[in-house]
Order: sequence, then C-alpha cells, then structure tokens
Amino acid sequence: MGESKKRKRHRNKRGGKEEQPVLPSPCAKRTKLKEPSSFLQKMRARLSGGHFRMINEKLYTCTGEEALDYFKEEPSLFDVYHTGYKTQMSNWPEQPVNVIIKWLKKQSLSFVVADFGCGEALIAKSVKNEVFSLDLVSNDPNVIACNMENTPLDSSSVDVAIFCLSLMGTNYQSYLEESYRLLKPGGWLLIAEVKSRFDPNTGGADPKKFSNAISELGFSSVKQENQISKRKEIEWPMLKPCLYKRR
Ligand SMILES: C[S@@+](CC[C@H](N)C(=O)[O-])C[C@H]1O[C@@H](n2cnc3c(N)ncnc32)[C@H](O)[C@@H]1O
Repeated sequence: MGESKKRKRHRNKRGGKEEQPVLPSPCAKRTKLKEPSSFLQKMRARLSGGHFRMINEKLYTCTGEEALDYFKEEPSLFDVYHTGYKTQMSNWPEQPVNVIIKWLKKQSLSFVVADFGCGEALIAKSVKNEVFSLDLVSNDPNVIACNMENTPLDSSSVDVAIFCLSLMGTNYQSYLEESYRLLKPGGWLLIAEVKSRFDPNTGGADPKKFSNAISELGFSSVKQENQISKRKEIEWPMLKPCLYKRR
C-alpha cells in the first residue's frame, strides 16, 4: 500500500509517466519469453526492408564513383542490400538472371562473359563459360571489385556483356561505354531492366530513345570497329530510379 502511494506522488510531481527501474526480475524475463517470435521477426524484416530500400535509392541516385565510396566506407551494407534484394526477387514470377542463364547455356562454351553488377555472381556459378563477375564489393574471390565504368579488363576481350538490373548509377551510360570497349566486334550486349523504368506514362524513359542511344554507341547486329571514336554526342534519356514499395 505504502509503496503504491509513493509511486503516485512521484508520478504527479513529474507530471508525466513514472519511469520504472529496469530490474532483471523473473517477471521481466517471462514477458520477454512470451513475446511472439513472429512479431519480432516481422519487426526485424521491416527494419531490414527499410534499410534495403534506403541503399537501393542511394545506388539509383548517385554516380558509380559515389556508390563505390559508399560501400568502401561500410562494406557490410552490401550484404544488407543483397539480403533485401533476394527477398524482393523471391516475389517475382520470373527472375531475369535465370532468363539470361538459360540464353547463355545455349551459346558456345568458348564465349567469354562479363557480368556487370553481378551481385552474388549467379551467372558465373551457373554456366561453364569463363565469366568475369564485376561488382562494387567482392565477398567472393571470383568477383572483381570495381566501379564498372572503369574495369581492369582488356579491350575487345569478351563475347557477352551482361547488365542484369544493374544500370543503377546516374551515369549509367558510362557503364555501357565500358561494355562497348570490352566487347569483341560482333559481341553481345544483354540488358535486363525493370519495365517501369521504360514506361514514359509513369515517368520512365522512352524505350525508343534508349535503344537509339545504344545504336549510336555502336551496337547493332554486327559491331563496327572504331565506330566509338567517330560517333557524335549521344542523347541519353534519364532512367528513373527503381524504388521498391513497402510490403
Ligand atoms: C539489383 S543488383 C543485381 C545483381 C545481379 N545482376 C542479379 O541480377 O542478381 C545490382 C548490382 O549492381 C551493382 N552495381 C551498381 N552500380 C555499380 C557500379 N557502378 N559498379 C559495379 N557494380 C555496380 C550493385 O552493387 C548490385 O550488386
């Protein structure tokens, strides 16, 4: 009785809620154990989902150089990003990386491949071809850590250049220019991108403008040597960020 009165007075004096001392009492322990783990899991998933969306937005709204610095400062963000990305991918009816793997498996085994923005290097793990996997962070000895606008690979050294959902930086055109440098004449450029980024009705780029820009860079069914040095200023459309909705 006396205790409860004391508490009341204390509360009134402070004019707010009483602060309870946190004691490792059996009661506190029991409450903790009783908390539904599904609730905690949901909260954790929400937090990491929010973190993923924040990193994703950063990657779509900065240059490749800035993205490289971002991950250099905090490499663990790369894992946070890819955990969230995998969760997003698991909701898609088809994963573009699997479509590309399927296509590659039908091509010559002698094709050398450059996977720009490889993520967890699924392509290299799925085909027998030689694959150069490139990304901002390398958690795997087979992944080359670099900003893909400036790779350490030789000119005209690859047969297939792949961008699977990786045209993220505001300077995405420089990644495509680098792919042109790496590709052998007659080489393949494969791009898989989110549809909404090419839907002018929802603020996306004009797909025709995008493919014209790719042609002006020098890509067609047969690549012409030296075309890169002759071309005029290319008008690249802006590609809007691909932002994920909260689920
Ligand atoms: C959406 S993930 C796609 C990963 C993989 N291609 C796939 O389809 O599973 C995009 C990847 O591109 C990488 N990336 C973005 N900008 C980059 C840059 N400038 N240089 C290298 N990698 C980059 C990101 O780090 C990320 O791993």
